[in-house]
Amino acid sequence: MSTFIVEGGHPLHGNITPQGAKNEALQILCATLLTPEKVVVENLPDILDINNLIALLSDMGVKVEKQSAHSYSFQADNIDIEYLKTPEFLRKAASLRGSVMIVGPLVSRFGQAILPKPGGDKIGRRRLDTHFIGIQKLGAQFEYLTTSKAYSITAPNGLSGSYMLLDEASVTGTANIIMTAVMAHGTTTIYNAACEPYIQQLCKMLCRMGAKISGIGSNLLTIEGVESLCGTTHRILPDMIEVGSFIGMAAMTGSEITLKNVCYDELGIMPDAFKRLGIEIVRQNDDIHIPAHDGYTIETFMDGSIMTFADAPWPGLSPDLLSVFLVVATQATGSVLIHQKMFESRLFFVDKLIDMGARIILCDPHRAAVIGSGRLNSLRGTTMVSPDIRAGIAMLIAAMSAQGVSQIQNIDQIDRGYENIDKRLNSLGARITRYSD
Ligand SMILES: CC(=O)N[C@H]1[C@@H](OP(=O)(O)OP(=O)(O)OC[C@H]2O[C@@H](n3ccc(=O)[nH]c3=O)[C@H](O)[C@@H]2O)O[C@H](CO)[C@@H](O)[C@@H]1O
Ligand SMILES: C=C(OP(=O)(O)O)C(=O)O
Repeated sequence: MSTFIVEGGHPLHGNITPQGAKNEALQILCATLLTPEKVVVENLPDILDINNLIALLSDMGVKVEKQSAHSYSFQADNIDIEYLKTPEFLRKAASLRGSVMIVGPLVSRFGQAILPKPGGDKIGRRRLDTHFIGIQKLGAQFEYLTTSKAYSITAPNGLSGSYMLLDEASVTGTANIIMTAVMAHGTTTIYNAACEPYIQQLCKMLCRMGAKISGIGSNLLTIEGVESLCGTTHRILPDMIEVGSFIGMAAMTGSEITLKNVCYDELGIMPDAFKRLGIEIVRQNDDIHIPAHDGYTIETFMDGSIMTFADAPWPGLSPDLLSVFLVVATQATGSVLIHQKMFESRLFFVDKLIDMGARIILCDPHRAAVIGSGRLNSLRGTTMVSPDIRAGIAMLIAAMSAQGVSQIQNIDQIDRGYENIDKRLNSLGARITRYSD
């Protein structure tokens, strides 16, 4: 278990460029399985989850070539379907959540797939009903294999387009169903589809490969099945969750930094949410400048009632940023209710912030009230264990702003989603030391 030792109280200065988006990259990598032709993917983040998925694709027979630090080509012209039945595949696929999205492309192209229970953050129940029901509607059959504890998915009669109203706007579920439908016979209509920029990016890439998808950006997608798809080049967007993490980090540590090339127009309501926390965000073309903050004051709602930040499917606020909003609010003036509606085990890390001196009431597993009294109530360093990616980054932000030294254990959970975070922040003035076992 690797550890960060963080000396708090050192503000950051300078420019930082966000990495490519983890959650877009997971979809795009799976989509490379849809064609035997070469697909080039640029701006891939160099993080554990992505490297593990690339290794998995390579083990499956995809020819992977690294073209530069963040660009790879993939050619899935000789997939070893038998490998999917091996314990090694099941173990590797189970280690990351993104692997669930290889099902759609494999069923679409080869009429069969195997799916172990996927990994990812342990942040509460993460059901797959939306994936299964949608893919079944297109004609696939699911069988649970008790010996390998995995699902076997087959499409003995091929796949046919269908109308479906998703029971929830699942992000990976929508991506999986789209990838299953692109080469099905006839028309598929997906209502209540997730429509965040990463799904839009997937659809745009598939259209460049020859797919026929309309309604991109809305929650009603229409897909006309085509015979086959061809190769393309795709560039991953900047990671909006990393952008948000850096905005929060800058404000809380009193730093002056500029985030370069953020694709501002794709950030949705996130910048406005930070503004409601009292953080000044200066847009400079496609960069975001955060001036040094002596303090920041949380707005109330217009009727004077206490601000609430709640997650919602896009274009609502991403659940992946609520841990960051929560930690940043501990050093604000004013109060806010953080309401994590989607996941039920994502707020338990607040115990550690309370140990550090934060004034937070965990009302129930989904809601935490943060009572900020500005920097009067500054945090003290402590020892903590990162339970998931976003709690991990929130703990790192807390440690960087705290008085004294903190230790964060299990930082693999941060490395899963943030590229070289210690080196990149140290180059701006942070004091983070990594100890690997
Ligand atoms: C690899 C990847 O891309 N992971 C992201 C993806 O996970 P993932 O695609 O697994 O998450 P889903 O969108 O399926 O759902 C996440 C959770 O929210 C609940 N839910 C979802 C939609 C809805 O309308 N109502 C509702 O309550 C689900 O029951 C589930 O518990 O989307 C999540 C929601 O943005 C993000 O936190 C994850 O970082
Ligand atoms: C929950 C997340 O990731 P995953 O779905 O891969 O666990 C996340 O990115 O915050």
